[in-house]
Amino acid sequence: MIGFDLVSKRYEGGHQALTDVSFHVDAGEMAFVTGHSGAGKSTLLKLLAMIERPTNGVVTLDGQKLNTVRPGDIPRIRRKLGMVFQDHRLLLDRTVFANVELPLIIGGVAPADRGRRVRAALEKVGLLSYEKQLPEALSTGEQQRVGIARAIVAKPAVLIADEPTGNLDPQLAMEIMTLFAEFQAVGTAVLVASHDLMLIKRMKKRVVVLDHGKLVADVPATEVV
Ligand SMILES: Nc1ncnc2c1ncn2[C@@H]1O[C@H](COP(=O)(O)OP(=O)(O)OP(=O)(O)O)[C@@H](O)[C@H]1O
Repeated sequence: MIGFDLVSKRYEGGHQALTDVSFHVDAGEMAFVTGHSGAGKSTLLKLLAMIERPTNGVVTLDGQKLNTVRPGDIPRIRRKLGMVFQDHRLLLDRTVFANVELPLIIGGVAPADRGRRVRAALEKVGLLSYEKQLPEALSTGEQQRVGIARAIVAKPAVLIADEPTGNLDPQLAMEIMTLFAEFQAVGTAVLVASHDLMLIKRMKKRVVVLDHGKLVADVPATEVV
């Protein structure tokens, strides 16, 4: 579902962010990407989201090689991908409902179907009763859950998250990671960048480790202790 084959990324100005990174994540599999600050975690996710392009190598999303995607096709392919960020990036002047509805509007889903799907997404993250609230009325953890509902409302094949628990206390962070694992259980491929090793160990999922842009370890879930 997600493929990196000998992927390298050099930013303009000469900084080498990734070097010959190869790994694959299957449908229904969840993996963490970890490593020190500047190791290349965000860059890896940006290549998958087509926010950046690789310098070398091939990135694949649901069987599609992203290198050859024409700019006009990017929105259609991005719909296969749900994205969650550390700073939830919600629209503060819109209700929780309207924030979660946005990907469905962009995706051309008929108005008659949108309400049911938004409520199903809010129910999955435990926020059904918050639909009429503005994001500011919610706690940080609840705002992050709205961000997750928005990411999964269009039923993406792949869910990616960049430091989704960076602003949360350990208990809330664990709840958010457990939520990601639930999407994995229903067949979504989930890739989460995090530097929180304690949390990663508790989750017992596959761990891909980057060090100065190189993949230095790929630990299967069964070997995470
Ligand atoms: N747009 C950019 N232009 C130039 N260099 C960049 C750019 N974005 C990232 N870099 C560099 O690429 C390297 C990898 O950065 P990246 O953000 O992918 O790391 P990271 O592991 O996500 O770090 P952090 O945990 O601090 O977010 C860093 O040295 C960074 O300075």
